[in-house]
Amino acid sequence: MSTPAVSHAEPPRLATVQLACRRAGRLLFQALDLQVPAGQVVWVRGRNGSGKTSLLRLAAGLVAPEAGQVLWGGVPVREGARAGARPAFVGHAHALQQDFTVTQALQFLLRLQGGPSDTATVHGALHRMGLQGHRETPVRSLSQGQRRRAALARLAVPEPAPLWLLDEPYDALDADGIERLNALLCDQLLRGGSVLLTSHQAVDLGPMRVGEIDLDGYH
Ligand SMILES: Nc1ncnc2c1ncn2[C@@H]1O[C@H](COP(=O)(O)OP(=O)(O)OP(=O)(O)O)[C@@H](O)[C@H]1O
Repeated sequence: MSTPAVSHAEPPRLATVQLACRRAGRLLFQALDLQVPAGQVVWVRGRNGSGKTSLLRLAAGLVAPEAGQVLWGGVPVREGARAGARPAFVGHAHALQQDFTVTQALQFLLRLQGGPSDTATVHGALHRMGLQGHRETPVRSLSQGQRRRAALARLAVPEPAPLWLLDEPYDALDADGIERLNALLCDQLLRGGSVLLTSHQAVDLGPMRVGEIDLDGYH
């Protein structure tokens, strides 16, 4: 097992405290205490409808919890957002503009993210995801797996966000795409970054330890 050099004195990048989520009148999970420290990936598992996507949206500060709290680096999400500490959130429905080319769509997302979005950065990220032959392809003409790669390319930049929230990132990826995503995840861990991700398949990062939480245990 490889353990990145991180300070354990710092608060976890992401924590939930007694978190509860209700959707359409149904309590999906409750009393969820979760921590994602620097240099760790945590895999959220659970049956269909258990609330994995809902948990990621709560963790991203996109919706309010039924009860409990979400903390980014030890501070409540609203405070963290004001201080500019937004995580990178790659939702299941990717946020790529259909009418843009792949280069334009990624550039747009990187600008929103607030990091570098110059052409060299964009082309480098697309190359990392194996999309160098699709720079000028309109997003609407991509296959599902290619769209997934393009959505994930926003993480393949020199200084990505320290916290990634990824909803079903393996969805539609072939073996090569899975390998490229796993390489991104390993790089993130080695630089002391943190990841919370959902997946219906086991997450295997070789010697890197992957934490796990099963939402089915929090009804
Ligand atoms: N916008 C919404 N309005 C009402 N109910 C919703 C909404 N979004 C999700 N739900 C409900 O919340 C429950 C959990 O959905 P969620 O997408 O979080 O589950 P999941 O664990 O990610 O599922 P899957 O494994 O199928 O992707 C489901 O019963 C779903 O119908």
